[in-house]
Amino acid sequence: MNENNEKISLNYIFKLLLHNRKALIIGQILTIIAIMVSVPIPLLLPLLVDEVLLNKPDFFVNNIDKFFGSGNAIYYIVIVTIIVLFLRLVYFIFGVAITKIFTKVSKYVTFKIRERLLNHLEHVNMNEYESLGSGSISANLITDVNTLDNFIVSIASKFIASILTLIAVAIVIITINPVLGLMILFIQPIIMILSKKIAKKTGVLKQEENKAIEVFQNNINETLDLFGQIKASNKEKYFFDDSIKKAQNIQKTSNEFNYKSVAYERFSFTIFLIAFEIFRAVGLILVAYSDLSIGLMFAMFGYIWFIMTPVQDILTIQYAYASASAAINRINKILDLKCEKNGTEELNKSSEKIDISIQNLNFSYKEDKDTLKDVSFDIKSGDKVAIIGASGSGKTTIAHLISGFYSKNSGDILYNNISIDNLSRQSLRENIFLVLQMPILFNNTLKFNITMGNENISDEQIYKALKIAQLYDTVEKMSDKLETIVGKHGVRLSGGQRQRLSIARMIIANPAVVIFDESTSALDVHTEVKLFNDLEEFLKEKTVITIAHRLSTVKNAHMIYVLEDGKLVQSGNHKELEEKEGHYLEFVKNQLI
Ligand SMILES: Nc1ncnc2c1ncn2[C@@H]1O[C@H](COP(=O)(O)OP(=O)(O)OP(=O)(O)O)[C@@H](O)[C@H]1O
Repeated sequence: MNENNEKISLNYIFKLLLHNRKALIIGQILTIIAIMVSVPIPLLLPLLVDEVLLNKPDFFVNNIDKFFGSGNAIYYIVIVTIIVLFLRLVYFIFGVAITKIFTKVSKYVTFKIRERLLNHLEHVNMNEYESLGSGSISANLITDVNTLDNFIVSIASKFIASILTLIAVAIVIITINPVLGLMILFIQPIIMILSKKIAKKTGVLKQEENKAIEVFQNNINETLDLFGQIKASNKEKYFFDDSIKKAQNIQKTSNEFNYKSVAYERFSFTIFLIAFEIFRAVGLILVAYSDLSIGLMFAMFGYIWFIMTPVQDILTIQYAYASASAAINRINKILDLKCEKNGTEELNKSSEKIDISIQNLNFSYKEDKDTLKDVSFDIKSGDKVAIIGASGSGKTTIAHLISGFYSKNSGDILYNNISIDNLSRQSLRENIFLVLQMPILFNNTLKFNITMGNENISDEQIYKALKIAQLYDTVEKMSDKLETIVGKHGVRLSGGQRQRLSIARMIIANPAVVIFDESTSALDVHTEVKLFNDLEEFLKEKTVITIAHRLSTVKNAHMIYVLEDGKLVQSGNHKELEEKEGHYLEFVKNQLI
């Protein structure tokens, strides 16, 4: 199987099922045995009506007499009851074994599908990822894969079993009485299709209820997540009134679903009972006017109940198939997301000398708007450069492109003359570290967030990094020190602490190129100056790209690049740029004001 290109399809699922060929065959053999054990059950006790109660000894009484000796009515009834109970017990044991086998197979298939999606997601490029968004991707991975799981269980365990059961029952009841047998076999499924159609109406109502719940859930999640901000902007009433409206919608849709679903269910059951009464009447007529015995008539009634399950299962598979097809389409949207280019060439980390050359770089997040337009500049190894420009001019975008998060539209970025397209992502990320303005942390310990789970890093190294990042005293004061849990997204830390933690993470990663994207914006000037002083030695040999709004942060850069509306409009050092009319001078003047 070509794991790289093949989309999820019924064929793909089938191939995965075949990985467990042996289990499937054993499962189907056990299913056939279970059917053979269960099909005679409705026949056994009713036959005693004829043979024992109506005194017409036949197969059972004759054989019991032959093997165990004769007795009274209780004697025969007890023996046949024991046989029935035994058969039911065997059927139960086989049922458990079959469920175990097929569940294992289907869980294997769903795991493989999830694994395939996750393996793909791992390499998806950022622009593509953002086109779907985390909400819909997680829904695909959880709900849609579960829908497939239901379908796979049904198809693997119930489809063949139901068809075989129906064939076996059809043979038995047509043999007993062709007229009543055929009547049951035709009318019963029609009734069940009818009730399924009614159930579908309930399904629509259920979907409306689910939608209302989902809308409420998203709304309340956001309201609670932004609780502080809502209070700060004095908008509690607006947001909570909105949530109440959404809760009211749940009340309305739930009410509709609950009472109508019960009504529809009772209606379907009534139709079934009506048909059952008609079968009973026909059965009585056949007993009166044909050779159908009373016992066999009871057996036929038993089979009416008996075939409900397989008919129902076949109809359910039909609906499960419709849901599974829709789920497959949605899941394939993940596989449609393009992967980032991953070349094979490596940068030599030990050399720690990386020249970067940005050549005629063009990039757009959306097709209709160019975010970077023909940007070119070179950064030599060890250079300290700054990028400035108005908000939205494209500074962060360049940082993301240099770090390989997004894929360029055209132009090139060369690292030691290797094009980004030919460079392995791992090598790129090992060498280039982007320190973000708003680092989002894992809800784990400080230590985990600094080392990113690398257990080879000693506490001593971490404390050293924390000292440079001006975070040592803060961590020392925490009761759990490095084991302190930072909360979801790092909420238990201040913005400045999160930024410094991200810098400590960078120090531990020890890359050749560091990009600071407003990475110290939340720090007071005093701490920022101290931080950069302490970082000086660490950054000495490294290439440093700083994106900042503060003059003090960019002033000492060897080279300053000024961006405006995605274009590079000025470049030079502070002294050169300060003497020219232009954006940089404006920037300096604004800072002075
Ligand atoms: N993920 C994204 N999807 C779509 N558009 C984006 C995305 N990120 C940024 N943009 C748009 O791209 C343009 C450049 O944004 P960018 O973040 O690079 O600017 P910036 O110069 O870093 O701004 P700031 O100084 O405010 O951080 C903006 O118009 C922004 O709206």
